[in-house]
Amino acid sequence: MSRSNIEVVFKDDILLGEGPHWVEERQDLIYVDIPGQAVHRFVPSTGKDYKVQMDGRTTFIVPVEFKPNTYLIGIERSIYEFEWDGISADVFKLNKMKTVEEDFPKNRFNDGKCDPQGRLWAGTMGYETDPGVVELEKGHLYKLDKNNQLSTLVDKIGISNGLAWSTDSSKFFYIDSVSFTVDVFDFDSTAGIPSNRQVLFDLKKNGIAGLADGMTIDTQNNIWVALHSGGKVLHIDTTAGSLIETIDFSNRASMLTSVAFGGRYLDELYVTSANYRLTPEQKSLETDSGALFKVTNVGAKGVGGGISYRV
Ligand SMILES: O=C(O)[C@H](O)[C@@H](O)[C@H](O)[C@H](O)CO
Repeated sequence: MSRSNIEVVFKDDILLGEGPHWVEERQDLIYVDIPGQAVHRFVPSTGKDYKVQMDGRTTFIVPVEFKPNTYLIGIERSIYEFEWDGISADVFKLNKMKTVEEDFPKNRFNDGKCDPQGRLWAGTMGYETDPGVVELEKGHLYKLDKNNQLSTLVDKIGISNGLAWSTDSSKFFYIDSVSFTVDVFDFDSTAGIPSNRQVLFDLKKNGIAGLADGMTIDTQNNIWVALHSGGKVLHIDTTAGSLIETIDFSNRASMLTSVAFGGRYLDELYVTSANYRLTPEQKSLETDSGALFKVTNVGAKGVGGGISYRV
């Protein structure tokens, strides 16, 4: 059993928090609310959360290196360059860069992150009626290179979700939520090509309920996976492919969506959650649903902050 301590650091009107990204230089956390169509910035030193409303489901956010206040974000089926001062309610700039899957207007982007080399990876998903109930094999995983070239790396995806790379960039960990597995690829970091996909951890075989959602990696090359509809964060050994530990959010929030290490020593685990499509029973029981959590005493540290897009 985990000795970690779970604390709510912010709870307001968030429907489905996602894509937490620790900005080391500023010591703050940016994240999105997908159905709430918003970008948030949480500042731990003051406890304040700032929000800007977007026009469309906003699914991931990564800063652009050396361009203060500039980010790449995913909205619906497009990737935009986005400028925001992190405080005001105004979007300063929003330039569409790419749109995908014109033939599938109900698809949308989901999780997105940069690899250690600074390329953006973002996946899509089919139309979802209820958590995990999605049009199958409609999604793709894309890579946006520095030269602004978009390529498709994985297809036939249900819900493209968590992404992480090993500290030496030789492995790429990936989650398609509807497969109920966490997969691992060999990763050619120079070319930015994943190959040799294998199942690293199978939720069902381990008797774990829920859908694997967002994830992150620690300095020991072990991963932390948020469970949507499972109310847990799993700590998984990536060498053995086995469970090290579980952080249990029972009776607090069952729809955990993603995780990111933050804090001065990168030893605090931020966890986003959803207050969206809950059953009436879940609504009355899980009063922390939708909160942004901070978990301390997890016994692990993140590998730097979130990685920016490098142009
Ligand atoms: O959090 C996310 O990544 C998605 O946007 C959600 O849609 C969930 O993954 C999904 O509901 C689980 O099935």
